Amino acid sequence: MMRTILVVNAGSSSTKFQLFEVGPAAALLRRLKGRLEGIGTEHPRLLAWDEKDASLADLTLQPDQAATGEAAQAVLGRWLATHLGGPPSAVGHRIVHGGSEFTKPVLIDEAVLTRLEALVQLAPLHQPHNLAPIRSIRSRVPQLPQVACFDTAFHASMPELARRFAIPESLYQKGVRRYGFHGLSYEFIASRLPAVAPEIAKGRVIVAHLGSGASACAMVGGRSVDSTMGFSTLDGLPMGTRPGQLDPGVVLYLARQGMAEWEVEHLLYHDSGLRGLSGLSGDVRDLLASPLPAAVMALEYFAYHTAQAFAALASSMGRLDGIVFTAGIGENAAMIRAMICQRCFWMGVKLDARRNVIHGPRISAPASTVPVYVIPTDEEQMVACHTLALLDAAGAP
Ligand SMILES: Nc1ncnc2c1ncn2[C@@H]1O[C@H](COP(=O)(O)OP(=O)(O)O)[C@@H](O)[C@H]1O
Ligand SMILES: CC(=O)OP(=O)(O)O
Ligand SMILES: [Mg+2]
Repeated sequence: MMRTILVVNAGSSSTKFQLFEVGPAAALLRRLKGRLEGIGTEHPRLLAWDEKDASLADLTLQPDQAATGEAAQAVLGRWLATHLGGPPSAVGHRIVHGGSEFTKPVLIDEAVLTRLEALVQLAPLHQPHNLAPIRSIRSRVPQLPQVACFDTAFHASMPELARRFAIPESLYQKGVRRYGFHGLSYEFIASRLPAVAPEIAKGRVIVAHLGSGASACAMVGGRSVDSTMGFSTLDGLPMGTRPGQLDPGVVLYLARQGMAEWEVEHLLYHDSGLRGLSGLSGDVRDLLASPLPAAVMALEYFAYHTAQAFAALASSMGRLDGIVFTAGIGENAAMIRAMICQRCFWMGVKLDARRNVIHGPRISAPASTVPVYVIPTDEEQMVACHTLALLDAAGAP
């Protein structure tokens, strides 16, 4: 019997999905791929492609059809029900937060789900959207195996100094520590390095996952030793709608000014970052197309802080052997890559403008002492890979 794995990756501005058939020798053959993007914006779209990259759907949705993650997932659920050609053998999910407890993929049961629900507060923009489809699938097809794969798991290798905040030990013991996210993406990139960038695969590399949510990882020999994201998905680099690193005094000030907790949360997760700075949009495509000074400033801010973070991560590793750009902005926005790399010139980074425009894969000039690459990420494939391995280890049919 043909085995298939459906993967659901609910991000902050989009829900991505892929269907894989399990071929001979456990090969994962992609049969379908798509995304519902622009969640919470004026222009939500549902896009899907078949195994030969021929378009299966390009639907413009009404803003209220994808005003929230739940609304978007209802639309997506209906679309998938008519296009999957029957139920899959298993579903793999990208789950943003595994806390201190989940450092490996896990088969989901009621107890696991309850423990994951307890982590919602740590990732309010993601975790509820990650868990909602699991609940909904469980209620309709309870016997269907579902596997949770964690964004935090890849960073379990971070040394203690990188894991801690300078706050009392008792809080660290309670799990108030730096976790790091986008781990499935970093794990996928680590798996691609030997083929795409063999000269840096074993070295000290910064991988920059620049999407709606953005972070960078210091990777030594394919293992995470530090990341810009911390306890929640708010920390580190500026993002589409999140501020990145922010003086906690600002939060105290806002609370003292009378802002309710939910208002502060909304400000930090939805109205800050590029959207807050530009007053226009959290989407880099909109900002690149805008002549407004605030849009230009927002992009400058993004490049300034990303380059600053690269310097900090290089210092965590003691040397820099390579840089890899990935995710929506990292893979597609040549101009932003150029702005960041220009600020890293002093570290020996020199781009080849022509290669950068065609998105590489290698985009550094021969004279660059630090090779720079663009490598497309595939979180869904990583999830499918873990899901299959876990099912096979459990002896599932
Ligand atoms: N062609 C492009 N040019 C510039 N930026 C792009 C392009 N395509 C996507 N992006 C940026 O990538 C972001 C989405 O990245 P993605 O990794 O898909 O995010 P997420 O998984 O968090 O939804 C968009 O908000 C947009 O800013
Ligand atoms: C962790 C995170 O911010 O995820 P995303 O980039 O998908 O929003
Ligand atoms: Mg993402």
